[in-house]
This record gives sequence, C-alpha cells and structure tokens, in this order.
Amino acid sequence: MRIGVLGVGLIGGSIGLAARERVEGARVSGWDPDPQALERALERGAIDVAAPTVEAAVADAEACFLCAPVGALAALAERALAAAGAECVVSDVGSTKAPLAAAARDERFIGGHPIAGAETAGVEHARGDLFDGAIWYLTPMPHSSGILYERLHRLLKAFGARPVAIEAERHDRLMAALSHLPHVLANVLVGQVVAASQREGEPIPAIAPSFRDATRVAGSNSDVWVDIYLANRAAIAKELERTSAALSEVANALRAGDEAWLRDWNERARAARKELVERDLAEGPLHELAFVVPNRPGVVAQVALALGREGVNIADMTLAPAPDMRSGSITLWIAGDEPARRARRLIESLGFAVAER
Ligand SMILES: NC(=O)C1=CN([C@@H]2O[C@H](COP(=O)(O)OP(=O)(O)OC[C@H]3O[C@@H](n4cnc5c(N)ncnc54)[C@H](O)[C@@H]3O)[C@@H](O)[C@H]2O)C=CC1
Ligand SMILES: O=C(O)C(=O)Cc1ccc(O)cc1
Repeated sequence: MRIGVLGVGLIGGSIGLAARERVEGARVSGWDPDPQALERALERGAIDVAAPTVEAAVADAEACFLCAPVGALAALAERALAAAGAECVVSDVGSTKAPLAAAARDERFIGGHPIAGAETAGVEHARGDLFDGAIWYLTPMPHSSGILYERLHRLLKAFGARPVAIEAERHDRLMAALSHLPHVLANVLVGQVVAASQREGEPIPAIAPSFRDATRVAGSNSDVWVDIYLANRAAIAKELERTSAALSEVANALRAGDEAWLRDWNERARAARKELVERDLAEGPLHELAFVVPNRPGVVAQVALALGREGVNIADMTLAPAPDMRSGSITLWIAGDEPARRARRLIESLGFAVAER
C-alpha cells in the first residue's frame, strides 16, 4: 500500500514507522516544509522516500495523512486533495477538527485524531508502537465514501489503534475538556508554584510526585499547542469557566471547613477516575454482526457514528458491495457481550436486520 505523509514530525513519523513495520508492502512517501525534518525522517526509517513536493508525495498514494500543526491543515488539505487520485483516502491527525470543515466536503476526506502522543516533538521521538491500543477518532460526514472509510479503519487497526467515529463538533468540545484543559491547567500549575516560591522568598526545595505527574505536559511543543488553543478557543474558554466555578466551590468548602463536603467530593473523584480508566481497558469476547444496507452515501458514517456516540467500539469492519451495487453487506466485530448487544440494538433501530455469526 502506498501511503503519503505530509509533515513528518512526532505523529507523522510514528505513522510512517507503524506503516513500514506493520503493513505488508507499505511504501511511505513523506514531505515536510523543513528539509532537515524530512532528512531525519529518512534516516530514522520513518519514510521510504523524501518527496520534493506535496504533489509528489500524494501522486499515487492510496492513503494520505496530513500531520502538520492544526493552523496549517486547511491549506494543506486543499493542496493534498487537488493532487490525490479519486481512490485515495485523505485524513489528518489534528487535535481539533473545526479547521477541516471545508476539506470534509470532499468525499475522499475523513478527519482523524489519534489520542496518543507525547509532550515531545519531532521524528526523533516517533515510535512505531505509539498507537497501540489508542483510540483514533474519525469524523466521517454523510457524503464520505464508505469504501474509503473502511480502508482507513483497516489501516488504523493495523497501526494498533482503535478507530471510533464521532461528529467533528462533539469531538472538539470533548477534547476541550479531556485534553486541552489538562494542558492549560498544567501550565497554570507551574505558574502557581513559581509564584508561591517567589512570594515565600524560598526556592522550591523538592518537587512532589503529584506536581510532577500533574505538570508533565506543561509547555508542550508551542508550534502545535498555540494552534490548538486558537483553533478551539471558544470551547476551551467555556471549559475554563466551568473549571473556575468548580474551583470556587472547593474554595468555599475549604473556607467553611466543610469536612463532609470535602470527603464526598474526594470519594466521588476517586470513583469517577477509576471508572474512566477501567472503561478504557475493558475488552471481552468478539461478536461478529452482519447486516445488509442500501448502497447510498452516508450509511457507513451513520452506523459508525451511532455506535461511537453510544461508546461502542468497532474492533474491525468489512464492507462488501453486492454484485448489482445496489446494496452492501457490512460486518462488524464488537468486543464484549454487553457492547455487542448494544450495537445490535442500535443497528436495528436504524432499520437494518442484524445476523450474529
Ligand atoms: N503531539 C501529540 O501528542 C499529538 C499531536 N497531534 C496532532 O498532530 C499534528 C502534528 O503534531 P506533532 O507531530 O506532535 O508535531 P511535530 O512538531 O513533531 O511535527 C510537525 C511537523 O509538521 C511540519 N510542518 C509544519 N508546517 C507544515 C505544513 N504547512 N505542511 C506540512 N508539514 C508542516 C513541521 O516541519 C514538523 O516536522 C498536530 O496537528 C497535532 O495537533 C495529534 C495527536 C497527538
Ligand atoms: O502526552 C499526553 O498525555 C498527551 O495528551 C498527548 C496528546 C497530545 C495531543 C493530542 O491531540 C492527543 C494526545
């Protein structure tokens, strides 16, 4: 499979490594506006070929990933889509999806976002196993090609990831809370401790483990994060307002010396964190669900989004058009008895009869 990677940094480089290590016959063509980054990607074995232009990297690709900072993605998508063939799926890895709204009008474009990474930058830190077990959000539109969605899903599975469909706007609101807020808070925490040290006229004698854990992502790659903050500024600002309100509530309980409130608040946080972390790890026996759908645009996106919305993970999928091309057979593999039951109910509620094999 020929794969184009535009922007060969931490994430683009990891895609290149994952493809070259795990996808039979993969040939990765990379491009980056920074010639040194491109050279380092070649040295690291993250790409097979250093392409001289976007067009050359994309020319005969079957899949193309846009891996530049979010602020550069819209223009890059336009260029890549103009150069890509009719059968090439074009995706991106941007941490926010709103900037790709125009590109998403093309049936070959399916937005994406791996929830894996690091506070580091550049291909030096890229890893072929970076996406193992990681959720990889996909944002198909009703007009997105079902065939290309399936190809992308399969490729991401080969990278070790767990693709999950979600609407672009929901994705951005969710990420504001789940990823962007922790990055803002890490920066604020560092600032608070520096200010406390100055106020006390004391150097900080020792860094507590809790401080180290909670501030790991402080000051992450500015080239990437300033773009994310700007692209999702309204949703992040809203999250910060909610956070301020929550902090005020804690401050009030502290001033009042409200032991019962503090105990209950702390217990609820422990239980909620445990549930969130364990839910991420939950797996189970694989169920194979097959159903026939009419061959109309949007049907794959409709099914994938319905399951994604209810937290049902599609472990694997295949799509087989009938010979007359008027219908197609979709097979989904769902891990866990309860998620499989839920998936079946959801698919049936969309009007499709499900057979379990
Ligand atoms: N770092 C992380 O943990 C994660 C990052 N992302 C997203 O992945 C994307 C890339 O981030 P990283 O790989 O971490 O950054 P990076 O800084 O390691 O790599 C970015 C690369 O893009 C190149 N670039 C800059 N402008 C470009 C353009 N116009 N066209 C093509 N390439 C261009 C840079 O030269 C650099 O090599 C960002 O959109 C980010 O939001 C997504 C998930 C995780
Ligand atoms: O290092 C971490 O914990 C991260 O949070 C990495 C990360 C950064 C940006 C993303 O859009 C997704 C994941």
